[in-house]
Amino acid sequence: MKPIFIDKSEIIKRYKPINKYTHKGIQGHALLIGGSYGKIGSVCLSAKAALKTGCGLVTAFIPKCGYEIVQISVPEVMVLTDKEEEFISNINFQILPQAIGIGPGIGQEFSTQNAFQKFLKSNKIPLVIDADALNILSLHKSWMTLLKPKTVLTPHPKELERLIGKWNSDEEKMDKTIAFSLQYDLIVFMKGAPTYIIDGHTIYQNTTGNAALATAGSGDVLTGMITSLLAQSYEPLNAAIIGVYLHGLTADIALPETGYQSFIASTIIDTIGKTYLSLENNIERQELL
Ligand SMILES: NC(=O)C1=CN([C@@H]2O[C@H](COP(=O)(O)OP(=O)(O)OC[C@H]3O[C@@H](n4cnc5c(N)ncnc54)[C@H](O)[C@@H]3O)[C@@H](O)[C@H]2O)[C@@H](O)CC1
Ligand SMILES: Nc1ncnc2c1ncn2[C@@H]1O[C@H](COP(=O)(O)OP(=O)(O)O)[C@@H](O)[C@H]1O
Ligand SMILES: [Mg+2]
Repeated sequence: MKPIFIDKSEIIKRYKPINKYTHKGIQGHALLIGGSYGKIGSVCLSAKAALKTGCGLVTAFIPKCGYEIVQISVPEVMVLTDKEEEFISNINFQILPQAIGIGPGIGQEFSTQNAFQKFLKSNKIPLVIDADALNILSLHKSWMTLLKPKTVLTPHPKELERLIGKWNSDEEKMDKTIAFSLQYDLIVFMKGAPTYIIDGHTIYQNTTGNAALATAGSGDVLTGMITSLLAQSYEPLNAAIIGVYLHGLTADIALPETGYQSFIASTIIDTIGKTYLSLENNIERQELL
């Protein structure tokens, strides 16, 4: 099956410019759930990336030990804490976000696994699942049936292997991912160079990004970006497609200034602004033609 290339024209078709009269209350509220002792940085990255991708409000749900870390490193983000110090044990919140991203740095403590299952049983909000939340699903494959249709899963190759089993060729990897997406009606990433997005039988291939993205936390940033777009009321497939394209484009734009080596996950976040501007310039130029 031939992939659809995620390029400028695909993005322009899907992108919604900001309404002049919007306000933070209708610009989308994203909730990022994750972090554990030593991995609070992953939530700082996801939450900051969500804000910089344009949603109006961001809340982070983290274990207690991360409270000051998140409040100080990203003051724009609101913070809710679990009753446990070092890991999440009960996902309980009174807010009404439009999208949730779960998994970065969350770990695989037994009580975190239980909290995740309880959360999946009651959650009705559009969801992005990443990192250790994917690994927990791999440990409990029967929980896959708790996922709502079009939930977005963002595994890297090792996480994908834990979810669908080993493959012997790229073709088999693709076939198994398509079968998995169809079985549970999910949007499944195959992160890498390039990243593919699988939505049933339809394959999308990203055209942006480079090896600068091979750095700690770059996936955590991607999760925040997709969750932000979901919160801004993009359909899950469009949030996935625009998110992966913008994420890759930050690396293409920043590379001449940073080189491959000094590009880090925070550089992605710092470059989101220029990336949006380049997209808007393209739209304006097209409108003039
Ligand atoms: N600052 C932070 O707090 C950070 C926290 N992180 C969190 O740390 C936890 C563990 O994540 P990891 O992804 O490191 O652990 P995993 O054990 O899931 O993945 C690491 C393994 O996957 C392989 N792998 C990764 N990308 C690959 C690729 N493109 N091709 C082939 N093999 C690949 C690696 O070689 C390694 O063997 C997650 O919860 C994650 O969110 C990381 O994102 C790093 C930054
Ligand atoms: N060589 C590469 N070329 C393009 N993109 C890459 C490359 N290496 C990694 N990436 C991208 O970087 C991200 C890494 O995600 P992930 O492995 O989850 O990182 P982390 O868990 O550390 O945040 C993915 O979006 C992946 O596609
Ligand atoms: Mg990751």
